[in-house]
Amino acid sequence: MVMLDSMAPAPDMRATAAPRAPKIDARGVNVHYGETQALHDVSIAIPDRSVTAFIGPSGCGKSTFLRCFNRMNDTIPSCRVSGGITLEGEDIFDPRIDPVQLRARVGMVFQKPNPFSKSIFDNVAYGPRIHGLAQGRDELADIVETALRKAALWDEVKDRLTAPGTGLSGGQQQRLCIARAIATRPEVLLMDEPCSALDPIATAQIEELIAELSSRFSIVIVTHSMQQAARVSHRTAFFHLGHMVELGDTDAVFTNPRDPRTEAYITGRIG
Ligand SMILES: Nc1ncnc2c1ncn2[C@@H]1O[C@H](COP(=O)(O)OP(=O)(O)OP(=O)(O)O)[C@@H](O)[C@H]1O
Repeated sequence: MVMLDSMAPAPDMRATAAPRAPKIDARGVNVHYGETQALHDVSIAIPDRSVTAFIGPSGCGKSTFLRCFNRMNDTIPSCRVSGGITLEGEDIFDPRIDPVQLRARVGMVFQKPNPFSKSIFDNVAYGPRIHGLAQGRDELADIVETALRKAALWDEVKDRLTAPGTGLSGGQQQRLCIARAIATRPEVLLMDEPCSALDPIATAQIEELIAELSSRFSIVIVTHSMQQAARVSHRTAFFHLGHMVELGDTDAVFTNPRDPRTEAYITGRIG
Protein backbone atom coordinates (compact mmCIF):
# COMPACT_ATOMS: atom_id res chain seq x y z
CA MET A 1 0.00 0.00 0.00
CA VAL A 2 1.32 3.42 -0.98
CA MET A 3 0.48 6.49 1.10
CA LEU A 4 0.94 10.03 -0.15
CA ASP A 5 2.51 12.22 2.51
CA SER A 6 -0.36 14.67 2.85
CA MET A 7 -3.15 12.45 1.52
CA ALA A 8 -4.46 11.03 4.76
CA PRO A 9 -6.41 14.01 6.20
CA ALA A 10 -7.70 15.25 2.84
CA PRO A 11 -11.50 15.43 2.69
CA ASP A 12 -13.11 13.34 0.00
CA MET A 13 -14.73 15.84 -2.41
CA ARG A 14 -16.16 13.25 -4.76
CA ALA A 15 -19.80 12.59 -5.31
CA THR A 16 -20.51 8.87 -5.28
CA ALA A 17 -21.10 8.66 -9.01
CA ALA A 18 -21.36 5.19 -10.46
CA PRO A 19 -19.53 4.62 -13.75
CA ARG A 20 -21.70 5.32 -16.80
CA ALA A 21 -21.39 4.83 -20.56
CA PRO A 22 -18.42 6.69 -22.05
CA LYS A 23 -18.95 10.28 -23.05
CA ILE A 24 -15.65 10.40 -24.90
CA ASP A 25 -13.98 7.36 -26.37
CA ALA A 26 -10.40 7.71 -27.62
CA ARG A 27 -8.79 4.83 -29.50
CA GLY A 28 -5.14 4.53 -30.53
CA VAL A 29 -4.38 8.25 -30.38
CA ASN A 30 -0.92 9.34 -31.56
CA VAL A 31 0.24 12.95 -31.56
CA HIS A 32 3.29 14.39 -33.28
CA TYR A 33 4.77 17.88 -33.12
CA GLY A 34 6.71 17.96 -36.37
CA GLU A 35 8.91 14.86 -36.32
CA THR A 36 8.63 14.39 -32.55
CA GLN A 37 6.03 11.99 -31.23
CA ALA A 38 4.46 13.32 -28.02
CA LEU A 39 1.75 10.66 -27.50
CA HIS A 40 1.87 6.97 -28.35
CA ASP A 41 -1.23 4.88 -29.00
CA VAL A 42 -3.37 6.18 -26.14
CA SER A 43 -6.86 4.76 -25.61
CA ILE A 44 -9.30 5.80 -22.90
CA ALA A 45 -13.03 5.86 -22.28
CA ILE A 46 -14.09 8.98 -20.36
CA PRO A 47 -17.30 8.31 -18.43
CA ASP A 48 -20.16 10.76 -18.29
CA ARG A 49 -20.83 12.74 -15.12
CA SER A 50 -17.61 11.95 -13.33
CA VAL A 51 -14.12 13.38 -12.92
CA THR A 52 -11.12 11.85 -14.66
CA ALA A 53 -7.65 13.11 -13.66
CA PHE A 54 -4.55 13.03 -15.85
CA ILE A 55 -1.35 12.93 -13.82
CA GLY A 56 2.31 12.40 -14.64
CA PRO A 57 5.68 14.14 -14.82
CA SER A 58 6.15 17.36 -16.74
CA GLY A 59 6.23 16.86 -20.51
CA CYS A 60 4.59 13.41 -20.46
CA GLY A 61 1.75 14.55 -22.75
CA LYS A 62 -1.18 15.23 -20.40
CA SER A 63 -2.09 18.63 -21.86
CA THR A 64 -1.48 17.42 -25.41
CA PHE A 65 -3.97 14.58 -24.87
CA LEU A 66 -6.51 16.87 -23.17
CA ARG A 67 -6.36 19.25 -26.14
CA CYS A 68 -7.25 16.38 -28.49
CA PHE A 69 -10.76 16.17 -27.04
CA ASN A 70 -11.90 19.55 -28.38
CA ARG A 71 -9.44 19.70 -31.25
CA MET A 72 -7.50 22.56 -29.70
CA ASN A 73 -4.38 20.96 -31.19
CA ASP A 74 -5.75 22.05 -34.61
CA THR A 75 -4.58 25.54 -33.65
CA ILE A 76 -0.92 24.40 -33.38
CA PRO A 77 0.50 24.26 -36.93
CA SER A 78 3.16 21.60 -36.26
CA CYS A 79 0.73 19.30 -34.44
CA ARG A 80 -0.65 16.15 -36.08
CA VAL A 81 -3.20 13.91 -34.38
CA SER A 82 -4.12 10.41 -35.56
CA GLY A 83 -6.39 7.74 -34.14
CA GLY A 84 -10.07 7.88 -33.32
CA ILE A 85 -11.99 10.03 -30.84
CA THR A 86 -15.76 10.03 -30.47
CA LEU A 87 -18.04 12.28 -28.46
CA GLU A 88 -21.33 10.53 -27.72
CA GLY A 89 -20.41 8.07 -30.47
CA GLU A 90 -19.80 10.83 -33.04
CA ASP A 91 -16.37 11.07 -34.73
CA ILE A 92 -14.95 14.47 -33.72
CA PHE A 93 -12.62 14.47 -36.76
CA ASP A 94 -15.50 14.06 -39.22
CA PRO A 95 -15.21 16.89 -41.78
CA ARG A 96 -18.82 17.80 -41.06
CA ILE A 97 -17.92 18.65 -37.43
CA ASP A 98 -17.34 22.36 -36.91
CA PRO A 99 -14.50 22.73 -34.35
CA VAL A 100 -16.11 25.89 -32.95
CA GLN A 101 -19.33 23.98 -32.24
CA LEU A 102 -17.28 21.12 -30.83
CA ARG A 103 -15.59 23.52 -28.39
CA ALA A 104 -18.99 24.71 -27.20
CA ARG A 105 -19.80 21.07 -26.38
CA VAL A 106 -16.36 20.39 -24.94
CA GLY A 107 -15.43 23.50 -22.94
CA MET A 108 -11.99 24.28 -21.61
CA VAL A 109 -10.54 26.07 -18.61
CA PHE A 110 -6.84 26.92 -18.72
CA GLN A 111 -4.02 27.09 -16.21
CA LYS A 112 -3.99 30.88 -16.00
CA PRO A 113 -7.35 32.59 -15.68
CA ASN A 114 -7.83 34.36 -19.01
CA PRO A 115 -10.97 36.53 -18.88
CA PHE A 116 -11.60 38.67 -21.95
CA SER A 117 -11.13 42.42 -21.48
CA LYS A 118 -14.89 42.80 -21.32
CA SER A 119 -17.39 43.18 -18.52
CA ILE A 120 -18.18 40.26 -16.22
CA PHE A 121 -21.56 39.93 -17.95
CA ASP A 122 -20.09 40.00 -21.45
CA ASN A 123 -17.44 37.42 -20.58
CA VAL A 124 -20.15 34.91 -19.74
CA ALA A 125 -22.55 36.08 -22.47
CA TYR A 126 -19.88 35.74 -25.19
CA GLY A 127 -20.38 32.03 -25.98
CA PRO A 128 -24.19 32.04 -25.80
CA ARG A 129 -24.20 35.09 -28.13
CA ILE A 130 -21.96 33.56 -30.80
CA HIS A 131 -23.81 30.25 -30.65
CA GLY A 132 -27.23 31.93 -30.68
CA LEU A 133 -28.38 30.25 -27.47
CA ALA A 134 -30.61 33.10 -26.27
CA GLN A 135 -33.73 34.53 -27.95
CA GLY A 136 -33.44 37.95 -26.36
CA ARG A 137 -31.85 40.01 -23.59
CA ASP A 138 -33.88 38.44 -20.79
CA GLU A 139 -32.98 34.92 -21.80
CA LEU A 140 -29.33 35.92 -22.15
CA ALA A 141 -29.41 37.48 -18.68
CA ASP A 142 -30.89 34.22 -17.32
CA ILE A 143 -28.14 32.14 -18.95
CA VAL A 144 -25.46 34.45 -17.52
CA GLU A 145 -26.97 34.34 -14.03
CA THR A 146 -27.33 30.55 -14.11
CA ALA A 147 -23.73 30.07 -15.25
CA LEU A 148 -22.41 32.46 -12.58
CA ARG A 149 -24.46 30.67 -9.93
CA LYS A 150 -23.18 27.25 -11.03
CA ALA A 151 -19.65 28.65 -10.91
CA ALA A 152 -20.30 29.84 -7.32
CA LEU A 153 -19.57 33.46 -8.29
CA TRP A 154 -23.01 35.08 -8.55
CA ASP A 155 -23.21 36.44 -5.02
CA GLU A 156 -19.82 38.08 -5.33
CA VAL A 157 -20.47 39.80 -8.66
CA LYS A 158 -24.24 40.31 -9.02
CA ASP A 159 -23.95 44.02 -8.14
CA ARG A 160 -21.11 44.73 -10.55
CA LEU A 161 -21.86 42.78 -13.72
CA THR A 162 -20.73 45.70 -15.87
CA ALA A 163 -17.30 45.91 -14.20
CA PRO A 164 -14.34 44.42 -16.09
CA GLY A 165 -13.72 40.70 -15.57
CA THR A 166 -10.02 41.41 -15.37
CA GLY A 167 -10.61 43.42 -12.16
CA LEU A 168 -11.57 40.32 -10.16
CA SER A 169 -9.18 38.37 -7.91
CA GLY A 170 -7.33 35.40 -9.41
CA GLY A 171 -9.73 32.85 -7.89
CA GLN A 172 -12.76 34.89 -8.98
CA GLN A 173 -11.30 35.21 -12.49
CA GLN A 174 -10.91 31.45 -12.68
CA ARG A 175 -14.52 30.95 -11.54
CA LEU A 176 -15.52 33.52 -14.19
CA CYS A 177 -13.68 31.43 -16.79
CA ILE A 178 -15.54 28.36 -15.55
CA ALA A 179 -18.84 30.29 -15.82
CA ARG A 180 -17.85 31.32 -19.36
CA ALA A 181 -17.09 27.70 -20.25
CA ILE A 182 -20.34 26.31 -18.81
CA ALA A 183 -22.55 29.08 -20.25
CA THR A 184 -22.65 27.27 -23.60
CA ARG A 185 -24.03 24.21 -21.75
CA PRO A 186 -21.13 21.93 -22.62
CA GLU A 187 -21.26 18.19 -22.12
CA VAL A 188 -17.60 17.94 -21.19
CA LEU A 189 -15.36 20.34 -19.29
CA LEU A 190 -11.61 20.10 -19.80
CA MET A 191 -9.49 21.69 -17.07
CA ASP A 192 -5.77 22.12 -17.62
CA GLU A 193 -4.22 22.67 -14.18
CA PRO A 194 -7.03 25.05 -13.25
CA CYS A 195 -5.68 25.78 -9.77
CA SER A 196 -1.99 26.18 -10.43
CA ALA A 197 -2.16 29.99 -10.28
CA LEU A 198 -4.46 30.07 -7.23
CA ASP A 199 -3.97 30.25 -3.47
CA PRO A 200 -5.19 27.41 -1.21
CA ILE A 201 -8.56 29.04 -0.44
CA ALA A 202 -9.36 29.70 -4.09
CA THR A 203 -8.12 26.17 -4.90
CA ALA A 204 -10.52 24.69 -2.32
CA GLN A 205 -13.40 26.67 -3.87
CA ILE A 206 -12.58 25.38 -7.36
CA GLU A 207 -12.31 21.81 -6.05
CA GLU A 208 -15.73 22.11 -4.41
CA LEU A 209 -17.06 23.44 -7.68
CA ILE A 210 -15.57 20.52 -9.60
CA ALA A 211 -17.33 18.12 -7.22
CA GLU A 212 -20.66 19.91 -7.80
CA LEU A 213 -20.25 20.20 -11.56
CA SER A 214 -19.41 16.52 -11.89
CA SER A 215 -23.06 15.65 -11.26
CA ARG A 216 -23.90 17.40 -14.55
CA PHE A 217 -20.78 17.25 -16.72
CA SER A 218 -18.02 14.91 -17.64
CA ILE A 219 -14.85 16.57 -16.33
CA VAL A 220 -11.26 15.84 -17.30
CA ILE A 221 -8.62 17.59 -15.22
CA VAL A 222 -4.86 17.76 -15.71
CA THR A 223 -3.16 18.29 -12.39
CA HIS A 224 0.34 18.28 -10.97
CA SER A 225 -1.08 17.76 -7.51
CA MET A 226 -1.61 14.14 -6.63
CA GLN A 227 -3.51 15.27 -3.54
CA GLN A 228 -5.87 17.20 -5.80
CA ALA A 229 -6.34 14.20 -8.10
CA ALA A 230 -7.07 12.04 -5.05
CA ARG A 231 -9.55 14.56 -3.67
CA VAL A 232 -11.56 15.35 -6.80
CA SER A 233 -11.34 12.50 -9.29
CA HIS A 234 -13.13 9.18 -9.67
CA ARG A 235 -10.71 7.84 -12.27
CA THR A 236 -7.02 8.58 -12.72
CA ALA A 237 -4.78 8.07 -15.74
CA PHE A 238 -1.02 8.15 -15.22
CA PHE A 239 1.13 9.24 -18.17
CA HIS A 240 4.86 8.71 -18.62
CA LEU A 241 6.98 9.73 -21.61
CA GLY A 242 3.99 9.99 -23.92
CA HIS A 243 2.42 6.67 -22.89
CA MET A 244 -0.64 6.15 -20.73
CA VAL A 245 0.87 3.69 -18.32
CA GLU A 246 -2.03 3.15 -15.96
CA LEU A 247 -5.74 3.90 -15.77
CA GLY A 248 -8.09 2.96 -13.00
CA ASP A 249 -10.26 4.03 -10.11
CA THR A 250 -8.43 6.80 -8.32
CA ASP A 251 -8.31 4.98 -4.98
CA ALA A 252 -6.80 1.91 -6.63
CA VAL A 253 -4.22 3.89 -8.61
CA PHE A 254 -3.04 5.68 -5.48
CA THR A 255 -3.15 2.82 -3.01
CA ASN A 256 -2.34 -0.15 -5.17
CA PRO A 257 -0.72 0.90 -8.46
CA ARG A 258 -0.14 -1.91 -10.92
CA ASP A 259 2.77 -0.40 -12.82
CA PRO A 260 6.12 0.25 -11.10
CA ARG A 261 6.39 3.61 -12.91
CA THR A 262 3.10 4.75 -11.35
CA GLU A 263 4.29 3.67 -7.93
CA ALA A 264 7.61 5.46 -8.45
CA TYR A 265 5.75 8.65 -9.39
CA ILE A 266 3.25 8.68 -6.56
CA THR A 267 5.92 7.92 -4.00
CA GLY A 268 8.03 10.78 -5.36
CA ARG A 269 10.81 8.69 -6.88
CA ILE A 270 10.23 10.08 -10.39
CA GLY A 271 8.76 13.33 -11.51
N1 LIG B 1 3.29 23.50 -29.21
C1 LIG B 1 4.22 22.54 -29.10
N2 LIG B 1 5.19 22.42 -30.04
C2 LIG B 1 6.13 21.46 -29.95
N3 LIG B 1 6.21 20.57 -28.95
C3 LIG B 1 5.28 20.65 -27.99
C4 LIG B 1 4.24 21.64 -28.01
N4 LIG B 1 3.46 21.46 -26.92
C5 LIG B 1 3.98 20.42 -26.24
N5 LIG B 1 5.07 19.92 -26.87
C6 LIG B 1 5.90 18.80 -26.45
O1 LIG B 1 5.07 17.66 -26.29
C7 LIG B 1 5.43 16.92 -25.14
C8 LIG B 1 4.23 16.83 -24.20
O2 LIG B 1 3.93 18.15 -23.73
P1 LIG B 1 2.65 18.44 -22.84
O3 LIG B 1 2.59 19.92 -22.62
O4 LIG B 1 1.47 17.79 -23.43
O5 LIG B 1 3.03 17.68 -21.50
P2 LIG B 1 2.42 17.82 -20.05
O6 LIG B 1 2.46 16.47 -19.46
O7 LIG B 1 1.10 18.52 -20.10
O8 LIG B 1 3.50 18.76 -19.36
P3 LIG B 1 3.35 19.79 -18.16
O9 LIG B 1 2.94 18.99 -16.98
O10 LIG B 1 4.74 20.34 -18.00
O11 LIG B 1 2.36 20.83 -18.57
C9 LIG B 1 6.60 17.66 -24.51
O12 LIG B 1 7.80 17.03 -24.95
C10 LIG B 1 6.50 19.05 -25.07
O13 LIG B 1 7.77 19.65 -25.18
